[in-house]
Amino acid sequence: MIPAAGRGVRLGPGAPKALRALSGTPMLVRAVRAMTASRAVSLVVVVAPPDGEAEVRSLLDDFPLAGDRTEVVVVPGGATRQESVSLGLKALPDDVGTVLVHDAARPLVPVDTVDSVVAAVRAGHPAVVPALPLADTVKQVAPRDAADATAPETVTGTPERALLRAVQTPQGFDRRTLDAAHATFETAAREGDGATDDAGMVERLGVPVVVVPGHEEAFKVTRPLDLVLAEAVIARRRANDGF
Ligand SMILES: Nc1ccn([C@@H]2O[C@H](COP(=O)(O)OP(=O)(O)OP(=O)(O)O)[C@@H](O)[C@H]2O)c(=O)n1
Ligand SMILES: C[C@](O)(CO)[C@H](O)COP(=O)(O)O
Repeated sequence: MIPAAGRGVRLGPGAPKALRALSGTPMLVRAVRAMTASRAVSLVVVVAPPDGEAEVRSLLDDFPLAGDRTEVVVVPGGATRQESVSLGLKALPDDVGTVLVHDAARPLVPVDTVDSVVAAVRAGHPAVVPALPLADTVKQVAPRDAADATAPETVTGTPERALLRAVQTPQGFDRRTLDAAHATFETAAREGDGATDDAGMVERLGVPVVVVPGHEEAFKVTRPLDLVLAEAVIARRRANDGF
């Protein structure tokens, strides 16, 4: 499943992020191709911006996606990522047993990363995330005082970096586990206590989540500089192997 219903506020003004082009090809199309590059993927559910379903369908018709073996369906998304994924889950046929949830905003994930997530789920892990060690030291800060939003934040701690991971997508799940997590935390999301990733909800259920190595090229296009990096990765791939 590819949640693609976000606006891309941090990227700045323009079309919804997933519909913006990288070297002439929309990010969403690149994300769909990245997933269908895996032989494990036989169905892609794209979760479109609620007001952009028709535009997404026509975009996916305009660009070649995958061979005959992969079906692509489009459903409308919601106000948060969690809500969009919940809506996508409801569109899955009953016989789907393994689900990968992949951000449209990570259009350059290599197929080896997708396949290693799939392999770990198939090995019996109900929830799998690709992740990388951190380059920066991370500080925890106290919540800002609403009365003085300009005051410097106060550091309350320094988590041990060697035990931290930056988590990417696709995240892979046993379908029943992911369904249960979304069903359990639907209300929490409506009340503003939603999760920023799907594995976070599975953790709250008390189900173990395991990590497989992520990849630098699976970064999330979030801010304007990420567009520069993505274009550079695409250029390097073209130069290296005509991708
Ligand atoms: N209501 C939402 C919000 C986000 N997403 C998707 O979740 C992924 C990761 O989210 P993020 O990078 O935060 O995208 P945006 O929400 O678009 O970014 P921003 O917060 O800058 O607006 C993206 O593929 C985005 O389209 C979604 O399907 N539905
Ligand atoms: C799912 C995710 O990409 C894992 O790193 C991330 O949590 C999405 O967060 P965002 O707030 O939607 O950028």
